[in-house]
Amino acid sequence: MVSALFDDDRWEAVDEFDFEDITYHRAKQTGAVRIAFDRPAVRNAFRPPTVDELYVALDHAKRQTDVGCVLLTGNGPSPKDDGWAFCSGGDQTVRGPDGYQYDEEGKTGRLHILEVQRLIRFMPKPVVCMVPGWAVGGGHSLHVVCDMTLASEEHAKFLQTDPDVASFDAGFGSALLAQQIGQKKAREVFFLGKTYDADEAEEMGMVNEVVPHEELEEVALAWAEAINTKSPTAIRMLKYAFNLADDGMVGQQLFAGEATRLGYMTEEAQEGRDAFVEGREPDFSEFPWHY
Ligand SMILES: CC(C)(COP(=O)(O)OP(=O)(O)OC[C@H]1O[C@@H](n2cnc3c(N)ncnc32)[C@H](O)[C@@H]1OP(=O)(O)O)[C@@H](O)C(=O)NCCC(=O)NCCSC(=O)CCC(=O)c1ccccc1C(=O)O
Repeated sequence: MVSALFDDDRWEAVDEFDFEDITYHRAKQTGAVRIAFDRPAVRNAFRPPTVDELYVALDHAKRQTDVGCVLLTGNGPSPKDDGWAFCSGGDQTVRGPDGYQYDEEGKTGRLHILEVQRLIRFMPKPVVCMVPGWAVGGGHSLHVVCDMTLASEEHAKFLQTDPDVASFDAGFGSALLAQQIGQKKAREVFFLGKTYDADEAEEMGMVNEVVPHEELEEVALAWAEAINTKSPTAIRMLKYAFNLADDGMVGQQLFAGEATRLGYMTEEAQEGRDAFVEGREPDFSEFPWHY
C-alpha cells in the first residue's frame, strides 16, 4: 500500500526511478503527478537522500510537457501509531555540525532542501501541497512555497519548530509566509511555535481549502484536472507574475525568459533569425508597432 489515502485505480508508478524515501506516480486520467514523502514512521522527516530523490522527481515532473500540475504530499499513516504527516522537516537524527549527513563517509553535510524549495518556486506549473497531517519545520516551509495548499480537516496540523532546534528558514519559509498571512502572524508562527489546525491555517490565509481527510487526494486531483483545462502558457506566465515582485531580479529573469520564448514564437522574431541565417538585412516593415 502506498498510502491509506492513495487510490490505486487513479495512478500508475513512474517506474524509471528506484526511489526509497519517496513515491512518484502519474495520474491515469489527467496531466498530473503525485510525489510523496514515504517515511511515515518518522512523520516523513527528510534526510539527504530523501531530498535528492525529491529533487530528481520534481525536475522530471518539470520536464513533462503533458503534465500541468504537481501534487506534493506525505504517505501515511505511521505503522507505529497511525499518525499522519505531510513532512516534519529535516531528520534531526542525522543532523551534523555542517548540515544533514549522508550515511556514506566523507560527504559534507547538506541543507539542500532549499534547492528543492527553489525548484518548486520556479517550476513552470502549479505545485499543490496536500497536507494529510503534520507540516512542521522544513515541512512547513515546503507547504509555504507550494502554490496552493489543501489540508485534511481532521489531521492537518501546522507548526514551526525551527527555533526550537536552532534552525531558521530565513528565506521563503518566513518571508513568503509573511506575504501570505501578514507580518504579525508570521512572527507569531515562528516566535511562539503554536500548533494550528486546518481551519485556523485557512483562516490565516496559508491554506486554500480544508476538506475531509478521506477526500484530500480526490479534491487535489480535481484541482489538477481544472488546471489542465487552462492555457499552459497563461498559467505559467501567471505563476511567474505572482512570483515576480517578491523574487527580485531572479523573478524578473524567469518572467522575462518566458516573454522571450513568446517573442520567439512570432513571425517577427523568425524574420530576425532568418535574416541573420540568410546573410541579409532583416525586413520588419510588415510588423506593426502595437499599442
Ligand atoms: C512532528 C511532531 C510535532 C509530531 O509529534 P507527534 O505526533 O507527537 O509524534 P512524535 O512521537 O514526536 O514523532 C513520531 C516519530 O517520528 C520521529 N520524528 C518526528 N519528526 C522527526 C524529525 N524531524 N526528525 C527525526 N525524527 C522525527 C519522532 O522522533 C518519533 O520517533 P519514535 O522513534 O517513534 O520515537 C514532532 O515529532 C516534532 O516536533 N518533530 C520535530 C520537528 C522538527 O523540529 N523538525 C526540524 C525543524 S528544522 C528543519 O526542518 C530544517 C530544514 C532545513 O534543512 C533547512 C535548512 C536551512 C534553512 C532552512 C531549512 C528549513 O527550515 O527548511
